Amino acid sequence: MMADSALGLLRPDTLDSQDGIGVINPADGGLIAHARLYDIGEITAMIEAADAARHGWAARTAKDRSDVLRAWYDLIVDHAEELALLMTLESGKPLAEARAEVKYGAAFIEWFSEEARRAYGEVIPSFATDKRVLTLRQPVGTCAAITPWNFPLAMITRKVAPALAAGCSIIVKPADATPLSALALETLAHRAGVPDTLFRVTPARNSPAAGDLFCTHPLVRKISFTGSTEVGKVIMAKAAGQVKRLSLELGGNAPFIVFDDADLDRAVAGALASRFRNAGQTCVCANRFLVQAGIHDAFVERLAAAVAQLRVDNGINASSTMGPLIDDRAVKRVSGLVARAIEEGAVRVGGSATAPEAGSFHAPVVLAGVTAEMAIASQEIFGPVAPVLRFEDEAEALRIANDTPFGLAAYIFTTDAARQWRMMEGLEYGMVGVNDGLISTEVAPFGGVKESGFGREGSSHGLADYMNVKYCLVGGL
Ligand SMILES: NC(=O)c1ccc[n+]([C@@H]2O[C@H](COP(=O)([O-])OP(=O)(O)OC[C@H]3O[C@@H](n4cnc5c(N)ncnc54)[C@H](O)[C@@H]3O)[C@@H](O)[C@H]2O)c1
Ligand SMILES: O=C[C@H](O)CS(=O)(=O)O
Repeated sequence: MMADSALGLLRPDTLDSQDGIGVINPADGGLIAHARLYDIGEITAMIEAADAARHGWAARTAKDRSDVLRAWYDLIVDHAEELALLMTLESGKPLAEARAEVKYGAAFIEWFSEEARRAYGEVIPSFATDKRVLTLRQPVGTCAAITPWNFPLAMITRKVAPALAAGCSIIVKPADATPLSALALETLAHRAGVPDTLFRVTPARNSPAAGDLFCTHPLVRKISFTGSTEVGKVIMAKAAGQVKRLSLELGGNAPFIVFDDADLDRAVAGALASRFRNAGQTCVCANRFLVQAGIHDAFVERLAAAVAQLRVDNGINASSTMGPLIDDRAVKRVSGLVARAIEEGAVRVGGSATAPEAGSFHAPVVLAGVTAEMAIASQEIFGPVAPVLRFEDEAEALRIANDTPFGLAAYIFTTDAARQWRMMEGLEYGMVGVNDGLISTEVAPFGGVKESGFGREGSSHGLADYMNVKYCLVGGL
């Protein structure tokens, strides 16, 4: 019975409080898992315990840390189905997407179990015969992470894995809506050999207060935040007081640019995957479609037809290919953006996949006749809406694409290699997909520019965010 195995993942003390967050199995109404909420005093104690534990962890060999991370990865793979179910029950995302997220999130742990052994220093050719110059790479220290609800497992492993690989300790405050898969990750980490106090997940009774604590506690030397640009700016301002290291993975407004010479089938498939994954609640989702005049009508017609085939339903149902939004407030916000776009002249294209009456669902929508001046083209929609803008030439597309405070992901579809290079170099974004709508991978440095943040997660760059570089000069030789 899944309920029992999911219970098995969580420590008993997360089930003893009644003032927490629980998830109920829709099959039988039974309580599957329940997370207690921690107050500021308890989180303070966790920070202090984590700081005490980091010295022993940093003193272990890189191979030893690597082996523990690998054991954690293996346990996640063994429990992948339970983790996916927990994620679907707490977020609503289709089980197939939850399974993909478990695999994607685990890949960061596997990757950094390998990177842990490559935190190389350098010996630098000296400027004097009696001196030697070398560098050391050392862990930043005690870290804190704040994560969002939309990818409740992967956004945690993408921070915790490099932190542990580097020799740091870390406390994670998950999103209020999705603490359970985070707690299950913690349980498996401790089972793999990560010291209990070195890595803790702390659902907070008061999230802003927990964030303030991370920003002001002197033992916290780095904060890694993933969430909205609005909150990221709050964190950045408050962390300035102690000049803490920061990684900020923030909001996006991804342009999805389709040129006349694009492979239409590939562009439509990429559009569907990029815009409607996680019901559009993804930071790197295509947020606006810039389509060249010659291919515009065919693209809109084909995209609308594909969207009408989406099966909108609770993710727990195997037939679901698009789940609900995270809550009713999100539905109201997205509906308001669509209504405003139509008032401003946009036109809804094609039929709409039906959505269940009960639950925070929003049917997928394709809008044509959108202009860059409309709110829906400048705000992060974070919902299943595809606004389509028409453009004439490459210079116009690049101007529209870059005319935004955001700079996370961008996508171009063209078979012209020279144009691919011009656009890859001209787009002011941290990540560019070329003829592909799904670009996220642990092997590449994920992150943004401008108001989409800074810092990189994944790749060989990801470890640097949790390490300091120290140089030593040895004289008198
Ligand atoms: N760039 C990325 O990698 C990435 C990944 C996922 C989500 N996001 C962005 O996150 C947003 C959606 O996620 P969300 O709704 O959870 O974002 P959010 O900013 O509302 O919340 C993110 C986290 O911050 C916490 N938080 C909220 N207010 C806070 C405060 N005042 N002080 C400290 N912590 C606070 C929340 O509890 C949550 O844990 C979107 O903008 C999306 O683009 C970005
Ligand atoms: O929502 C933001 C996530 O980073 C998206 S992804 O899972 O990394 O593609």
